[in-house]
Amino acid sequence: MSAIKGKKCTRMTRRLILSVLLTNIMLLLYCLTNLTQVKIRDSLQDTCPLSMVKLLTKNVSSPSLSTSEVSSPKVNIMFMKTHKTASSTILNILFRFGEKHKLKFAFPDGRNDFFYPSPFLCSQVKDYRPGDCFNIVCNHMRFDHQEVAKFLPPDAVYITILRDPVDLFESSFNYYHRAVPLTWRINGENQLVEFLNNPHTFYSPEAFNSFYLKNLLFFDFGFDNNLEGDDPRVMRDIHKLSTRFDLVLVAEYFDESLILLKDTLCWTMEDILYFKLNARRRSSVSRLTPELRAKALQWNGADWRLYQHFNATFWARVEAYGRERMKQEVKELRKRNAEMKAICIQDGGSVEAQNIHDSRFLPWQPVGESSILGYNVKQNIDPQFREICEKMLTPEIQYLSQLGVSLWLTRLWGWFKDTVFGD
Ligand SMILES: Nc1ncnc2c1ncn2[C@@H]1O[C@H](COP(=O)(O)OS(=O)(=O)O)[C@@H](OP(=O)(O)O)[C@H]1O
Repeated sequence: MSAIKGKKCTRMTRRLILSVLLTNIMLLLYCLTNLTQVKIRDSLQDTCPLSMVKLLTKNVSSPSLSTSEVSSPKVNIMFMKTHKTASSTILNILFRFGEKHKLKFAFPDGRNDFFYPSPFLCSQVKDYRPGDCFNIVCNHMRFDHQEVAKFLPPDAVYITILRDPVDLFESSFNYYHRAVPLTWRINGENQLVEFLNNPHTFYSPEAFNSFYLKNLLFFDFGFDNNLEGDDPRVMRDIHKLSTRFDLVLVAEYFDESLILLKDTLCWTMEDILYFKLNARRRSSVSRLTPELRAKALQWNGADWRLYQHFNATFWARVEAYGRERMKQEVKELRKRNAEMKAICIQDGGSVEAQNIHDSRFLPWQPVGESSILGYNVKQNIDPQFREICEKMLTPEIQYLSQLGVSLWLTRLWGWFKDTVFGD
């Protein structure tokens, strides 16, 4: 009996030493990569010259109709990928469009984000040299307009997506809680409920990864996420964003958003077909009472203001587009998506991670659990649809790899996460 206990103890000690060692290695690597960022920053001042814009747009193959019949698609795009807002589904659309038209992506190097949560610097872009020009930037970053403008053509269209702050908060809390030490000391059956009932007891602005717990949208846009909703700086920041972004999508009206995107970018219906990516299994979603929803709104007051503002501008855009026209277009999009679903997806819908047969379609999972759903590509798929189906179903990490991005740091973290915290 004591021999078994001793063995168990040794195994646990080994595991502990291993995780401490690996954590230190990860932190060291992270610090080293960040250090090189800072050094490069000072030397970069140039912006993307107009002459390069012409070169970049020449690559685009537009439909074989005369210019009077169709305007050419817009190809210079800044997509600010906010967290937990359906942004991975948009990313997949952008990857496919960029690949199809051989556009130049500004990608991160070694990982799938631009050193988030550090503020974005143009030197974080893979192979960036001052004066370089890119068509699309779309990976997670902490937004900084001046830095982004250095390598995007002046006519780039700025787009982002928001989500109801309560649902976003719920999603973020459940997805990241193991990566946020502040939550580790929350006792009780439902950590989220405990937190919302008394957020000030658990929250500290300086704590590691605390931004995942409060006004995450505000943080992603590069603002202070600890401002209260009624602070005048909140409205000032929102107005700043409204002058910078050409189109703000809303996750709750995803299909309407895509129709506005298609209209803004002069794209085709085919360009915006999609499958919902990065969704959680239903049992991982916490149901909140109206009282708790009110508390979550109050807690995320800055994000709530942001959402309200752009929800209003969104519906003004829909109005200008035409309600009836929008209805017809959404109907068409849903029909085309349903057709693609029937062509591409085995058993007609998403499945749990452990039931995904091909690792190319296995989505990235949060620390310590496998709650993110994915898909199996249909067996005996019509060969003419195989390529498009596979692309539509490929998660972010695998797609980035296919596009030639090195992801060594992300993969190392993934291996560490699964070895130490695997469920
Ligand atoms: N088409 C569409 N419409 C509405 N909602 C959608 C859509 N696609 C993805 N989702 C939901 O978005 C959540 C994932 O967001 P992200 O992909 O931005 O997450 S991430 O930050 O990149 O990890 C995730 O929310 P939760 O399931 O609540 O976590 C997805 O279910």
